Amino acid sequence: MNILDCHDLTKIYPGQTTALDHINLSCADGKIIGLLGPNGSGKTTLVKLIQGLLTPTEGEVLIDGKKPGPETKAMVSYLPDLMSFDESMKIRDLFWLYQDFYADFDKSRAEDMIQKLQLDPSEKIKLLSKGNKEKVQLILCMARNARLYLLDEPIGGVDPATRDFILHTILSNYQRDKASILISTHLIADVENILDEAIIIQKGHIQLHESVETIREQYGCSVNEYFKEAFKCY
Ligand SMILES: Nc1ncnc2c1ncn2[C@@H]1O[C@H](COP(=O)(O)OP(=O)(O)OP(=O)(O)O)[C@@H](O)[C@H]1O
Repeated sequence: MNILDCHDLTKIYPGQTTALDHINLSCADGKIIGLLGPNGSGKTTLVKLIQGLLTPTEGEVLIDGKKPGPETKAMVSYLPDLMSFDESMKIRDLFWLYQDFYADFDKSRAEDMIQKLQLDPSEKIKLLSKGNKEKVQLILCMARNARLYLLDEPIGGVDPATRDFILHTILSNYQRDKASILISTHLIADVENILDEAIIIQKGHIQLHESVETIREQYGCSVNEYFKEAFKCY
């Protein structure tokens, strides 16, 4: 069974912007997959369709064979591109909230990660820097024992050293035999070493879906170099 299948998946926003145009996609379970593409190519739209935050105009998306709904929300751990918490809450309050919300949330794992990142659990969210807010969100997301981690730009706002730490955090909290990760990002060079596969979207179409190894062999360059060449701006 694939963790993700898209059949003719199409999203046209009001105003007639076609964000995704009849995409067909199958992702095997147990992989870390990069969702790559230039600005406005449809990455966040795809992520939101998987999470059930948007409904397709046409076609369907299936997670482990199921349409997005309560059952898939229980197995998908979603990291949105924007912070969506009440900023007056403390980090510790969010742990309680997640524990109430998600049966698969491992509070002690979250506490351990917060400590390793030298964050104070009694700190209010609104007092955190942008990068530290991102860290807290990622910790909440990765502390769930999910089947699919859906990460929309998880390392955009943090410094390069923290990026490495976060990628390490993702890897060390992920059990390949039990879960998959779909990670949307522009920072290809930073993530490429942890990816098994790359999906490149362009103008709402899947331009490439290959294993990272195949891309390197076939094109004789890194995924980052391939991407830069394919989407060169003149
Ligand atoms: N709510 C919306 N209403 C109308 N058009 C939208 C909406 N959200 C996104 N779009 C359009 O859909 C297209 C795809 O946007 P999307 O945010 O999915 O791209 P993206 O690849 O995630 O971009 P980025 O890398 O810049 O975050 C763009 O043309 C965008 O302008």
